[in-house]
Amino acid sequence: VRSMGQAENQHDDQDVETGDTGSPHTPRVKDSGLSFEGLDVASGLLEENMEEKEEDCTGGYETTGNVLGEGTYGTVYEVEKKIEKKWYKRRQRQQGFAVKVPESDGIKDLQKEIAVLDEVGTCDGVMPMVEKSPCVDDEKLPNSFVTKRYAGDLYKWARRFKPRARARCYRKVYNQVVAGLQCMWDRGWIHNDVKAGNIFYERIGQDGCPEGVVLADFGLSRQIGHSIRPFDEEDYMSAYYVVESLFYGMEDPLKIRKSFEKKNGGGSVVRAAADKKIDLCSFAYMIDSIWGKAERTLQKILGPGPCGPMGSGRRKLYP
Ligand SMILES: Nc1ncnc2c1ncn2[C@@H]1O[C@H](COP(=O)(O)OP(=O)(O)OP(=O)(O)O)[C@@H](O)[C@H]1O
Repeated sequence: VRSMGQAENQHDDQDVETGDTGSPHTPRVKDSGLSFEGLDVASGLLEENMEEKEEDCTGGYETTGNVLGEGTYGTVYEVEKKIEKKWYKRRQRQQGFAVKVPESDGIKDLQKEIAVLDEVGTCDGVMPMVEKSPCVDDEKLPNSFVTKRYAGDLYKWARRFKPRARARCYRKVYNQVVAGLQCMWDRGWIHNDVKAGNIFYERIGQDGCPEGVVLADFGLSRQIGHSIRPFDEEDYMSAYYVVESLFYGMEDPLKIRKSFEKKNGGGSVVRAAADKKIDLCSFAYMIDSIWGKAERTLQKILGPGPCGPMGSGRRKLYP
């Protein structure tokens, strides 16, 4: 499986043949040129498919053969947008798109992500939803969506560049992330999983800094004010960074292990409301780990109270 870093290299080196591995990873994409004439059993099915194709599946996208990544929900494929220009005789394609396709047990996750992107996908600084339920290789893909193809994420970027090079980009990256977060908050959502690996960029600019920086991965996003469950694995264990003061009645919920949850009858002991402080804390922590600095602006809004990654022996970012 190609990671984004590899996709970026290919992008830099335009002449490299990218379809070399064929497309074993495109099981949903059928060759529409197949003859079904011998298959009487399936003829009813075929008619249905063709009708659907005519109604819903003209134009759309084509896979390039590149797999951009895999998540717990399914797979991200690189695609190109088909542009039919009749007078042009040749079919043109627009590069730079990606489609996120769920496995059967990831459908709910992607439906959730689509619902969030319906509301925040037009924000600057947020990964856009270019199209939902798109046609890819002439097949309608429900519960999937098309977005831009990104060159990399900040986690890989930070590991590739030396501290000095990173430092030069700090303000530029910071501003882009803040724009994305601010817009999400304004529309009533917190991201809830802010970390370097969930922040993508389109390209490296001439100054060596990431450009087109966006928040991605909205699987844990919550509406502001909605209750979140501190002991729930989905809401809590995978979010990594939590502002302690949000968990009322607890001294330090981060020291509590899963066994505690079992002993004490489940995850509904303490509830907290989703608050943008969760994003601020995560972002502040991310800045600390990439740039080694405390951002005063964030510190001020966060106010007193520790903020840091979970687990025993957690480091407190702000005392
Ligand atoms: N639009 C895109 N352009 C390029 N690569 C992408 C794109 N979307 C996802 N990827 C790649 O696919 C991987 C998985 O995608 P995503 O982060 O959405 O899923 P995830 O289940 O949250 O994965 P992870 O566990 O890595 O956070 C990413 O780490 C990235 O490498």
